[in-house]
Amino acid sequence: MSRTLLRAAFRTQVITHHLLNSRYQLTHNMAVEIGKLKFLGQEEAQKIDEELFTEYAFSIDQLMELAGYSSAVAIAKCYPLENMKKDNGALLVCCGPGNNGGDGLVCARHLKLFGYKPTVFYPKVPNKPLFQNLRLQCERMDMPFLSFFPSEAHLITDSYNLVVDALFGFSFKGPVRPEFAPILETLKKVETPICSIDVPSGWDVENGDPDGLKPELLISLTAPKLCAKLFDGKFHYLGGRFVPRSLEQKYELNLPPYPSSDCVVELKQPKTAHLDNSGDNN
Ligand SMILES: NC(=O)C1=CN([C@@H]2O[C@H](COP(=O)(O)OP(=O)(O)OC[C@H]3O[C@@H](n4cnc5c(N)ncnc54)[C@H](O)[C@@H]3O)[C@@H](O)[C@H]2O)[C@@H](O)CC1
Ligand SMILES: [K+]
Repeated sequence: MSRTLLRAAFRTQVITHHLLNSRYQLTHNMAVEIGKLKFLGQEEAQKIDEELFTEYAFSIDQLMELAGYSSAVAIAKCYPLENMKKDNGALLVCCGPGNNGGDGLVCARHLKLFGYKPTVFYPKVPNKPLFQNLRLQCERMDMPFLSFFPSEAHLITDSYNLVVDALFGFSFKGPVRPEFAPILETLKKVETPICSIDVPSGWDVENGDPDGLKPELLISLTAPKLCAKLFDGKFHYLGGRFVPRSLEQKYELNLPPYPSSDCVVELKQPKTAHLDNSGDNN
């Protein structure tokens, strides 16, 4: 092919690519009302998760890193280190046996890098390199691990400024099994604020739990789950800024625009909430 033809072919490609990218940005930057945001049922959340791995070729490590990082950033925005009174930023990060627990370990690592002092409780480590490595990373960063969970809630209240709840996420099916039941019972009595990653642990993913944990901060990942309509804590953030536009459109997620290059966005919920599956938040 002649040089002139090559040049023309290259320019045509560049123009097409610019068009593609700008179309993406235009739609992505349009303000979306929070009221239109889709709240996901359990099955839909799992389907989207699956599609991210199969159709979009992400690895679990990648998404977990972004999910855990978003959670740490939201925590740092809501609970600045300089306002923490107990032991210069002592936190307790409770990690469960699934990917929600993995998000917790990543979150703990980033919080440590931000200057907080996380202690990790990780009672059931899956026999998979991903989780073993995440645990090792925390250990190598001199993070202490609790060897048992106290049944007296005041011991936790007195020692930590914040509890990060990364026990269960969107795959939880109640009732909670006996090995984790006492942990949740104690957490319900703790008076320090609780920050739940993706789903308040122990809540039914769609119907919540009126007698369950009452987190002050909820960080929904990808999109909020149906139970988040019943969340009435102080702060609700959306994180996990990794959803490709086509996937967002397919599931009509109506995600709000993230400010600038931020990895989280605060969601302001209407005060009155009821449950339905329509994605309409009114
Ligand atoms: N697509 C996304 O949005 C992403 C989601 N991630 C995280 O992954 C989470 C979902 O992870 P998983 O599917 O591994 O599941 P979960 O971490 O929600 O929980 C599964 C684990 O909990 C146990 N479990 C379930 N019900 C129980 C009960 N009643 N009593 C005691 N144990 C119970 C299961 O045996 C399993 O070990 C999300 O909530 C989110 O935190 C991120 O890691 C990556 C990206
Ligand atoms: K959780």
